[in-house]
Amino acid sequence: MTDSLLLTIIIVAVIAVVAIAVIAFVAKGRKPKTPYTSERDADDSPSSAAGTEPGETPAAGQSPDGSVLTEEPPVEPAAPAAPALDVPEPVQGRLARLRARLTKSNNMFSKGLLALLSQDSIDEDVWEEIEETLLLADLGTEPALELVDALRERVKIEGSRDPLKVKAMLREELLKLVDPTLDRSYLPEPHLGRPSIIMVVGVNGVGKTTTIGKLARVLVAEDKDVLLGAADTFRAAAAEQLATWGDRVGVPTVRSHIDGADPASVAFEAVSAGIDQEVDIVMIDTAGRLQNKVGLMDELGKIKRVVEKKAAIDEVLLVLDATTGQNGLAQAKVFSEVVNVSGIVLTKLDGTAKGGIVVAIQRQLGVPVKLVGLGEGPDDLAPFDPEAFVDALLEG
Ligand SMILES: Nc1nc2c(ncn2[C@@H]2O[C@H](COP(=O)(O)OP(=O)(O)OP(=O)(O)O)[C@@H](O)[C@H]2O)c(=O)[nH]1
Repeated sequence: MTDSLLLTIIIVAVIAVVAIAVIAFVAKGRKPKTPYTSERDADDSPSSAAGTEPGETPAAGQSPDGSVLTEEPPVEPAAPAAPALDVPEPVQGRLARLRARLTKSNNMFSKGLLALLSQDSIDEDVWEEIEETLLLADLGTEPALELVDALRERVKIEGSRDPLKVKAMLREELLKLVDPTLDRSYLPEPHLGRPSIIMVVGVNGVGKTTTIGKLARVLVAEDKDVLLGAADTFRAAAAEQLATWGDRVGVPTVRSHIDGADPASVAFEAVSAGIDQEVDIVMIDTAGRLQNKVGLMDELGKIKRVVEKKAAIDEVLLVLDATTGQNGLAQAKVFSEVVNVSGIVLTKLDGTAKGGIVVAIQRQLGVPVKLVGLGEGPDDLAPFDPEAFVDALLEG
């Protein structure tokens, strides 16, 4: 063997040894990481694993069974998700949708009336009974007499044999009393550069806060940007209750955290915020303590004066509880002497057989019923529709 051949063999042998060593080293480096495993009995459930109580979140860097995870970065706790907003029901046709509530509570009124009117011959006693039925439904004396007179005339000419005709006759005459010609718009005309202002008044207990909450939803469903002003600072929980209603539909509430704060100042702040935030409508809640008329006049008068430094009030809605009957009428009178009431919201019509109160209130105040409350649900407030209302009374 020549020297050069020997040298070549030695070089090849060295290269081969080095190559084997490099491959072995690389192969070792590529060895997969030991995966996180937790040895667990077959009947172990994750929730009963040591270190975490059922429903408890494992600590960052800790596995559900309590062992420490060293190879995963600690997980940042997720930011709490913003609560999903309610989507209020569409406003169109709400009264028709809720009419079963009215029909149920006024069933006896319409059944009794139709039975009396459908007799072959209607004598004086029957006419008196008809009048009594109307009075019991809180229609009011004057409208009840008007209706009886109108029906007498028509029965004389058209007869009372055909029940369908009698029903149609009663529907027409009731509709006249409810008066479909009144302007019942509850959405104020928009203004350039400032929001419309709705002030809501009414005695505590009539469902005022609930109504403002429901009305905020109605306005949101009508695509309006709304802001609430909690100027009922008399009852501590009222502002909280109002803000909760607003939160559900993304409507902000301006309020004071001081009990008994000046209502006019809260109302002023609300209107200022409404202007700054360029909302469409600011709705102001007020307290309605009726301890005396002078006190009420002072408070509501001051709110009005202070608010109007910023923007004129477009609408004053008076909330009345339909179940209080004549008492509600007395309240309505006091408020209408103190502020310029432009519309009535009649609550709890689902719980009374006195649907006639709609007519009585409109007559006494000369102000239209614009919205009615027909239940405790968030969307149980409906724009008042005379035809749907009369149809509901006569249904069933
Ligand atoms: N059945 C029925 N209940 C209603 C209606 N509107 C309101 N209510 C209920 O009436 C009760 C009183 O409502 P609130 O809004 O707290 O009344 P309020 O006392 O006038 O509110 P404040 O003025 O803040 O004191 C609540 O249980 C409401 O759910 C309605 O149209 N129908």
